[in-house]
Amino acid sequence: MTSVHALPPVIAAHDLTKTYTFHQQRAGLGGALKSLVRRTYETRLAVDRVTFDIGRGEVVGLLGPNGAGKTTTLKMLSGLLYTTSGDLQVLGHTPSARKHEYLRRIALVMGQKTMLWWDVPAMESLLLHKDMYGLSTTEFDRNVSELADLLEVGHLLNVQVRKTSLGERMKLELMAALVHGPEILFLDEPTIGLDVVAKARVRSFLADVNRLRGTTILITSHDMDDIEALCSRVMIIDHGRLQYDGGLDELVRTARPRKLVRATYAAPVDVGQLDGVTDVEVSGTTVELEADRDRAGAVMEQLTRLGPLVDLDVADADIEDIMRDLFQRRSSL
Ligand SMILES: Nc1ncnc2c1ncn2[C@@H]1O[C@H](COP(=O)(O)OP(=O)(O)OP(=O)(O)O)[C@@H](O)[C@H]1O
Repeated sequence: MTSVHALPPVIAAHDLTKTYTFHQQRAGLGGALKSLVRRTYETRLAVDRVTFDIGRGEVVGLLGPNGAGKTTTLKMLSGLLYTTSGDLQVLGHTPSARKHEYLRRIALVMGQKTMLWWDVPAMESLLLHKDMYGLSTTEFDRNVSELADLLEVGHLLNVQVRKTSLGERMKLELMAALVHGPEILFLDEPTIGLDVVAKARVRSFLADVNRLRGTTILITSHDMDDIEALCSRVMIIDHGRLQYDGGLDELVRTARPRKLVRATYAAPVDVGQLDGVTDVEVSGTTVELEADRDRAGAVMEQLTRLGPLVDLDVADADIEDIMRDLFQRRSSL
């Protein structure tokens, strides 16, 4: 489950656990009054003995269904929450100590929360970050100019934040998060609610940040296109437990060892003789089927012999479908 790194990991979590204890409010006025007299507490195990290492410069996707424990994990890693038990070291620090030297080296962006002041231009928030992180004017100017170019937001820096669109604001959020040059970036749903163009822009920006600055990125997203575009490694968490930690390709191969093949012919063909295939569906002149990865070549050969081909397409199973199957299977266990 753990990956091998030449250098010591920048994030090392061992048996990381978080239990929330919270007051259970009863319904209605009577319930509220009773709650005042006798409080009932509940506990919820949100993250359950999770162990992983992340190496410098990796981009790792943290995936899982709603309520799996992803945000809780990111909050512990960024020092917003205490851990209940387990060992956690990020850049050699215990995050919950919230030491300035630690906070200066990381950043957390939550797609649903803003760290920018609404009523003033983003530049004011950036200047606050300059002071907070003790950046020199040269360093600040260089970072602002580099980030503004990559994100194409130079023209927005002096516009009141409340007057920017959601996509523009997310770019400004990323800029504010990165202006102090953090070594690790924690991202919680950074593309939520954005249109396809803005999503693509954010993804390519993050890929650039990783490539140019060597920033380590841990990202949660329900949008599998984000994950496919950015992460070669994914960790799947469900009911607080780490269920998978490995390559995205490997996950696809293991979860769906078959290739999807679609052939379109000039005229209807007879598929009765096809060998080594499953789930054959014929619709007019189009044939769709699944074939084992290692037999895909032989299947294609057979398909070319069935009749004059107009189009032939071979694809891996959609990662979105794989996740849906994985999560549905688990929740029905
Ligand atoms: N402050 C809290 N108090 C009590 N329980 C909480 C608190 N925050 C989260 N939880 C619970 O902990 C579990 C994990 O929540 P978490 O927000 O980490 O999940 P998630 O994987 O990020 O989900 P989503 O994809 O919906 O954002 C859930 O059962 C949630 O209800």
